Amino acid sequence: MGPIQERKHVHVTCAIIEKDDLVLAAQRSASMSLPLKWEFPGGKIDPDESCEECLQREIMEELGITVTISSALPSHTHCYTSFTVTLYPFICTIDKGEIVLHEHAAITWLAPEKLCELDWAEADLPVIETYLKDFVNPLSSR
Ligand SMILES: Nc1nc2c([nH]c(=O)n2[C@@H]2O[C@H](COP(=O)(O)OP(=O)(O)OP(=O)(O)O)[C@@H](O)[C@H]2O)c(=O)[nH]1
Repeated sequence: MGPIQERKHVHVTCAIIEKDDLVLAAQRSASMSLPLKWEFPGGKIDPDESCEECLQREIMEELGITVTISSALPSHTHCYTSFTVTLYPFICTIDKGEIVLHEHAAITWLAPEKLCELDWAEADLPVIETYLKDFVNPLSSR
């Protein structure tokens, strides 16, 4: 018998980018894992890199912009069938640059309450729920 395979667990930062009361969603390309699913742009944290450094690096690589981080959402772990992901989401605004898509198939700007109409990567659903409940409509649940 071979050694027990450890399940792959990736740690990923992602940016909830806000502009004029809208939020940016990005569609994964057909050739990526989770093809054509919608996500918040971002990616895997490199060794020796902070979440914030990772976010800026990934957002520059994917969209060609820098962002200003305004708050952090709680991290969220999700088990897909073939791997586990922990998402570290940050609410951001655009700091500098014009968006150019280097990896994604498409982006769209949506009102927060319309986010749930897209076909999201499953790990993002609880993140969107927390964002809507605690950051967009914090008073409505009191
Ligand atoms: N950036 C980002 N990744 C997400 C989100 N939700 C989610 O499940 N993921 C998963 O987290 C991983 C992010 O890694 P990445 O963007 O650096 O990797 P990748 O797709 O180029 O590489 P991969 O093909 O090895 O998965 C992917 O497996 C992606 O499917 C999200 O909202 N944003």
